[in-house]
Amino acid sequence: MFGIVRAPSYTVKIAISTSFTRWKSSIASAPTTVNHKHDNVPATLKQTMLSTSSLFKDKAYINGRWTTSKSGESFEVFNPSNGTVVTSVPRMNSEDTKVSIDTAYEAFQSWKSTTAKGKPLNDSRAEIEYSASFCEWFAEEARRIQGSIVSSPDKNKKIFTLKQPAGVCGMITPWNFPNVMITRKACAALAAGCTVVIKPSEETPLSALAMCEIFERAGFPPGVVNVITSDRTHASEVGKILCESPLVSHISFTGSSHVGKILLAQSSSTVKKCSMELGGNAPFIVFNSANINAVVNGAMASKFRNTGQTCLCANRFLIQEEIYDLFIDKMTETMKEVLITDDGFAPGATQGPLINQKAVEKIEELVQDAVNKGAKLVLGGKKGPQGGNFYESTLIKDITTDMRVFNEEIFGPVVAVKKFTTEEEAIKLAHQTRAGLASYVYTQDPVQQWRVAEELEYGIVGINEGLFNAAEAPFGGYKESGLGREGGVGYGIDEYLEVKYLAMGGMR
Ligand SMILES: NC(=O)c1ccc[n+]([C@@H]2O[C@H](COP(=O)([O-])OP(=O)(O)OC[C@H]3O[C@@H](n4cnc5c(N)ncnc54)[C@H](O)[C@@H]3O)[C@@H](O)[C@H]2O)c1
Ligand SMILES: N[C@@H](CC=O)C(=O)O
Repeated sequence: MFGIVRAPSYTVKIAISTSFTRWKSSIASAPTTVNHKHDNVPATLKQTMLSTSSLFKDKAYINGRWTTSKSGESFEVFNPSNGTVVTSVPRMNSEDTKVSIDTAYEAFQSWKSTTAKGKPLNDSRAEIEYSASFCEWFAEEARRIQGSIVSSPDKNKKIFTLKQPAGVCGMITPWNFPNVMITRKACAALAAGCTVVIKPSEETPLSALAMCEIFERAGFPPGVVNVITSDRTHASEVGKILCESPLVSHISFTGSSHVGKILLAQSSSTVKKCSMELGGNAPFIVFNSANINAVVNGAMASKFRNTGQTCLCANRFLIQEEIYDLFIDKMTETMKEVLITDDGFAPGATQGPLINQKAVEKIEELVQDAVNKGAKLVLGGKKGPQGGNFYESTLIKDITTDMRVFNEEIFGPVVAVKKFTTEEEAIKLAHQTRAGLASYVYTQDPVQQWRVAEELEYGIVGINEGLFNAAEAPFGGYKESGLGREGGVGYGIDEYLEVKYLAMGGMR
C-alpha cells in the first residue's frame, strides 16, 4: 500500500509550536512579581500567576477580534478559594454563536487547504506542559495524515482514499482542566485543517481567552480560532445552535454524561459527527498480592489529582479482604502526612478548593448518604476550616452498592472503600455502572494483570499505575463515558477528518 500525504509547509506546525512555546513560558513561570504592560489585571490576580498581563482577557474572541456580547451583557468569573470576583466576560447567546459559526465557516474555506510541517516543543509544567504536549503531538500528526491506494478486485478500477478536514468544529469544554481540555480537541482539529468555535466553561473562560491571544500572536488567521463566552443560563442556547447549525460539521464535548447526552440528541437533527469525553466512575481494584506501597502511591496520585475533580479519579476503591485493613491504615496515614489543603497559591498546598458551593454541597450529601447507610467515616467528612469552597480530604470505609458514592462520580477528595473476596466479585462490582472511562488494577500476578485488564469494560486500565496521561496514548471511554478517542497515534486527529473513497474507472 502507498501513502498519500498532505504536502509539507511550515505554516501549521510553526504556528502551533511557536504559540505554545511562548504560552508555556508566559503562563507557567508563575512569578511572584508581575510586570503589567496593559494594566487590566484585577488586584486579586496581580500577586499570583500572570507574567504576561496581556494574556488576561475579558472579551470573547471572534474572527480575530476581541468582542463584547451583542446584548452588551456580561457575567462574573469567581476565584473558588474565596469567592471574590476576578472579572466579567461577555454573556453570549444564540445570536453571537451564529456570528461565530459563520466566521469559522468562512475561515475554513482557506484554512482547510493549508499544509503541514514543523518542529517539536519540549518542556514546561503541569497542565500547561500537558496542554502543550497536545499541540506538539497534533502538529506532528498533521504531517502524517495519509490516504491510501488499495488493491482493487477489478483490473479496470483503482481504489484511492483521501482524508479531508471535517469543517467547522463546535467545542464545549469543562472547567477542571481549562487549558488541556481545549488543546486536546482544538489542536487536533486545527492540525486536521478544521476551524473551531469553542465555548469554554463559564467557571474558567479566562484560560480559553488567554489561548486566543497566543493563537493570534502565532499568526493564526482571523476566524480560524473563535471563543464565545457564555454563562450557565445561556450555555444550552449556545450549545443548541452549535449542534443544530448545518455549517458545523462536528461537535466535540468534554463534560458530564448528562450534558453529553443532551448534545448528542441535539446533533441528531443534522447527523453530526460527535466526539464525547464524559464522566467516569473508576474502580480501583487491589488484589491481595499487590505491593502496598505502590498501591498507596497510585491511589494518592489518582484520587487527589486536582482535589479529586478529575474524570480519571479513582471513585470506588475495591480492596481484597486480606489487604483491606492494611490499605485503610496506610492510606489514612499517608493522607494525614502529605495532603495540605489551602489556597492554590499558598506555598506547599497540594489540595485546593472545590470549584463552587454546589460542588461542596454535593460532596456533603454523598458523604452523609454513605454514613446514613452504614459506611464508617475514618478521616475528614466535613467542610474545611478555610471556609469558601474547601472540603476536608476524607476516607470512608465499608461502603455498599446502594450508596451514592458507589453509583455516582464523586468529583471531590473522598476515598470510598469496599471489601471484596474473589476476582469474579471484583469485576462484577467494577461493572455495576454505566461509566467506562478509567479503571485501575493492582496485583503482582502477571497473568491476573492481563486477565483482569482484558475483562474490564473501560477505555483505560492502569496496571500497577495511578497516572497515565500522555498525548501519545488514546484517551476515551466505553459506554456512557463517551464516544471517540483524543490523542494517540491517528485516533485523535482522525476524529476531525472525513475519509473519501475515490473510485477510478477505465484504468486499462
Ligand atoms: N472524559 C473526559 O475526558 C473528561 C475530562 C474532563 C471532565 N470530564 C467530566 O466533566 C464533568 C465536570 O465538568 P463540568 O462540571 O464542567 O461538566 P458540565 O457537563 O456541567 O459542563 C461542561 C460544559 O458544558 C456546558 N453546558 C452545560 N449545560 C449545557 C447544555 N445544556 N448545552 C450545552 N452546553 C452545556 C458548560 O457550560 C460547560 O462548558 C465531570 O463529569 C467530568 O468527569 C470528562
Ligand atoms: N484528567 C484528565 C481529564 C479529566 O478530567 C486528563 O488528564 O486528561
